[in-house]
Amino acid sequence: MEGGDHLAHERKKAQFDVEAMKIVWAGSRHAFEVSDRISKLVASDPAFRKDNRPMLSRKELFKNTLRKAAYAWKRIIELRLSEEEASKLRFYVDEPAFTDLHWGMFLPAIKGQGTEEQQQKWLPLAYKMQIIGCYAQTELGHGSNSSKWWPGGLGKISTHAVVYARLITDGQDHGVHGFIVQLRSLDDHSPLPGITVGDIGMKFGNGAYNTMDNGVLRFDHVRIPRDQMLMKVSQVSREGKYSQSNVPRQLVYGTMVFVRQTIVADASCALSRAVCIATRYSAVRRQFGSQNGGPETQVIDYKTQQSRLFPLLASAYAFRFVGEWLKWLYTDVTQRLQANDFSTLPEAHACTAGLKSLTTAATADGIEECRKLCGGHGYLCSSGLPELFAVYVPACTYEGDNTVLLLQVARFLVKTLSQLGSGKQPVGTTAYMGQVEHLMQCHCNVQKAEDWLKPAVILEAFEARSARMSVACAKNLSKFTNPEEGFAELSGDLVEAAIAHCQLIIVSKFIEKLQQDIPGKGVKQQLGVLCNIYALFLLHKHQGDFLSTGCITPKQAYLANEQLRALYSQARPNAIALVDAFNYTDHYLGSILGCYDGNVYPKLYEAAWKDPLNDSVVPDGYREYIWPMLKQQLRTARL
Ligand SMILES: CC/C=C\C/C=C\C/C=C\C/C=C\C/C=C\CCCC(=O)SCCNC(=O)CCNC(=O)[C@H](O)C(C)(C)COP(=O)(O)OP(=O)(O)OC[C@H]1O[C@@H](n2cnc3c(N)ncnc32)[C@H](O)[C@@H]1OP(=O)(O)O
Ligand SMILES: Cc1cc2nc3c(=O)[nH]c(=O)nc-3n(C[C@H](O)[C@H](O)[C@H](O)COP(=O)(O)OP(=O)(O)OC[C@H]3O[C@@H](n4cnc5c(N)ncnc54)[C@H](O)[C@@H]3O)c2cc1C
Repeated sequence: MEGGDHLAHERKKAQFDVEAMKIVWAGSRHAFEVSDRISKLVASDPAFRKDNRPMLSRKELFKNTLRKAAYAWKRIIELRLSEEEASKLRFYVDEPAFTDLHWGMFLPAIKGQGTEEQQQKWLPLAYKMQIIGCYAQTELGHGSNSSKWWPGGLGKISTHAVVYARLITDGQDHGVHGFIVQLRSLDDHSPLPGITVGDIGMKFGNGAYNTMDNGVLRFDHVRIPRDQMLMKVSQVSREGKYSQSNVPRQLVYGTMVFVRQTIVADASCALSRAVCIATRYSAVRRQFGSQNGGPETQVIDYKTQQSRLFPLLASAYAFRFVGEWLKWLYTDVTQRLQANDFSTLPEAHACTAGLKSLTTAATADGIEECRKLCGGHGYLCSSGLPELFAVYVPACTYEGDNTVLLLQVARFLVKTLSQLGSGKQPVGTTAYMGQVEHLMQCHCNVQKAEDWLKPAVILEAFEARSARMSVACAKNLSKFTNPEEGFAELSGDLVEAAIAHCQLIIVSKFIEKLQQDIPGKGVKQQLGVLCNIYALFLLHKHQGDFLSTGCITPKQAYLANEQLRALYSQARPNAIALVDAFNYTDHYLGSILGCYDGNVYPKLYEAAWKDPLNDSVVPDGYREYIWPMLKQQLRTARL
């Protein structure tokens, strides 16, 4: 079949209103309209072409990124785009660039940690891109005193950085503080005296994150004017006297809370993109299983394919909704901080750290699983999956290594439990710890597979598992005389307890989402199926935890799996429509396997001939290397 919609028969199977689901996925009608308009704007502009990225050398690639970033900025100004529209435009351009760090970290750091005066001075310059900034925290070695190493945008482009360094006054070390430092001349871009700066070199994957100039930075007797220390949290007077505002010191780390929250939202984008590709291709691909000369089976109909693919589809939706909630939590904590209420900061830190860890790990693994779900063709760059994986996988490391972040969550959980004794009632995501006595001895009520569809049953099982794992850690910790030693010794168990807690958050936020009014024929019902798939898939995957803590019986674990299989069958006819609801353009997907019309094979065939290797029938190097070898073989054969 040439042309046309090869997935039309699949789209007809949908049992829900796809247009209504698009609004749910986007978050609101307004968000949908902005996203739809801007994604089409980018897709229709040849200046944003990206299919040639894997072929470019590092220098060509980088220059191309600078061209796109400058052109994007020009369009933002010409079209008078709002901040929301401009950030969507950068998102759909889909190329990591120095601008991510400028808008995503440099500006937020000044907003969060600068005084009113500092904000008035620096923000207008940054908003107009009259200065370009990055966020320089990580060191080559350890200790905030060697060389900065990794900051994106630092290597070649940033004129300024927020640098995190130890503040020492009168010989006293006051710990790490943020400073705005000019790095390069605003006239000729050369580094200022005493500053050594450059790119740290090629990274994983061809193209991929190499559009970013992650950099190295050294200072040699560089003087930073006193008023360029970010002074909202603590100050140094003209006389060199150090003082602290009446706010927690942890606010110095506030930019990370903000960025981790955006990374969770971004995880649902990256995972949904991979899932969209793998789902469409799984419906196009036929392999074996034909009977009586009929067509072969669509690989999406294999139960094994469904059991690998549908939990990822469900995870994409789950991460979307938890990301939405996390955005609310971040807005709420920000408003409270402005009113000098710091009570929810530890929870916001634990939630952003833990959810960043869980969602990025699952997304990175999920993208790779989608590549495998696409068989051999998934390994072609034209599938879009290798580049997506290479760009995405550092999310497990940047903005805090995922294990280090889970240990932060574990500390928060242990602290929450230890405060129960003093009568402090836990709130928010740890409110269930207030029922710890019940959760330690409750019995799961599931008798038949359908019982697993009850939200209260699922929630109690996840709460009991999380509470029991945290309590076990706390009990074991209490056996150590030195708590830090105990924490280090038990860190493996603590990480698992933190994972259980974060999975509970994601499951509970999905369930809460379903309690809202969701318009559109069949939309809520499909989301219910996905929510149950997500929860029961986790339960099946981690059944060791649920069984060993006595939260469920082996029979109940078996019933959960039985229910999961039934849910896969319910999701099957809706699969294509559920990925259509992401509303991704073919440009954004960047994948022949995932193209909307499903016309995969002619496009793959055509793309192959565009590879530079096929520019000539006989390749460069043939005369030099192959021809002499063939001649040699001929002589040997005659001998
Ligand atoms: C490809 C991307 C495409 C699109 C993205 C689009 C939009 C995104 C927007 C912007 C992003 C742009 C691009 C993203 C790409 C890359 C960006 C990468 C940037 C970086 O990586 S920056 C470097 C980040 N570094 C880390 O995260 C280090 C991890 N380590 C920590 O977080 C540590 O905790 C620490 C170094 C901050 C502190 O260590 P410490 O030993 O001094 O302190 P403790 O850990 O003991 O903690 C003491 C105390 O403080 C509490 N705490 C810790 N952190 C925080 C926090 N962030 N907020 C609040 N509170 C915090 C902790 O709980 C302890 O409390 P307690 O009560 O005393 O127990
Ligand atoms: C693509 C990319 C972009 C980046 N962009 C920026 C940027 O813009 N600005 C910036 O400042 N930084 C940036 N970074 C740096 C990033 O934030 C750090 O790499 C990250 O925080 C991890 O720190 P690390 O590299 O020192 O890892 P390490 O801390 O050295 O981790 C190495 C291993 O040790 C383990 N480990 C470390 N500490 C502990 C512990 N306490 N307990 C148990 N295990 C532990 C980790 O789990 C990991 O397995 C970027 C990194 C990458 C890859």
